[in-house]
Parts: sequence; structure tokens; C-alpha cells
Amino acid sequence: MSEQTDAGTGQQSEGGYDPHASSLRGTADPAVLEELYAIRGSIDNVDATLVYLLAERFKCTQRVGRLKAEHELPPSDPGREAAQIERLRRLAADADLDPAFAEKFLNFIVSEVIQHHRAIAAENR
Ligand SMILES: C=C(O[C@@H]1C=C(C(=O)O)C=C[C@H]1O)C(=O)O
Repeated sequence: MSEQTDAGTGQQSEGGYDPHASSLRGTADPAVLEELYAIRGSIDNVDATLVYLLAERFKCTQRVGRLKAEHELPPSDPGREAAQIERLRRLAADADLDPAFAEKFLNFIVSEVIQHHRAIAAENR
């Protein structure tokens, strides 16, 4: 990751990313914008973490895909998915996150994983 500190603002940026990019410039009080940018700094950290977490998860699921293909197991496992959804809905509720959103998010990821598994199985045939 290439990180630079902007001489003028002291802001860290990677790959030309401007953490102050906004369509709101000039429309709000500068103090409000400063508060907004401070909160967005944390949003950026969370988003970066999500990318790293997803990358690790997909590394794992690719391994599962290769294992399933080698042993001619089906790409999807509905029993496993149902248990994951139930668990994540419970965790979401405890964390004050909408369980329906948690379920939708998991389903979105799992459907991508299953497509990968189908592709790996097709390559193995
Ligand atoms: C990763 C697997 O394959 C599929 C994808 C899953 C997931 O992304 O969590 C879960 C179940 C399967 O439908 C698995 O069987 O563990």
C-alpha cells in the first residue's frame, strides 16, 4: 500500500485517494465539514477493514471450492447456509444491526462464492 502525507493538510492518502472528496464543499459551514471529515476517517478505516476481511474470506472459500471440486461435492451447502444465517441474525440483533440486512449481506456474499465454486468445478471437469 502506498501512503503519502499531504504537505498542506497533513492527511494520509493512498493511491491518489482524497479523503476530503465531496460534493458538499462550499455548501456547508467549514466546522460542520471538519466534523464530517473526522467521522468519515473512521468510515474509511472500517471500509478498508471490510476489504481485507472479504479478501481473507474469499481466500478460504476458494480453498473450499477446490476441495469440493476435487471430491466432486456440490458447490452449495444449503444446510450450512441456514445455520450461518440463523447465527448471524442472532449476532446482528445483539449488535444492534438489522438482522434482515445481515441476512441479505451474507446471501450476497454466499451467492458469489457459489458462482466461484461452479467455475472451479467446471475447470476441473
Ligand atoms: C464455503 C462453502 O460453500 C458455500 C458457501 C458458503 C459461504 O460462503 O459461507 C457456505 C456454504 C456453501 O453454500 C462451504 O460449503 O463451506
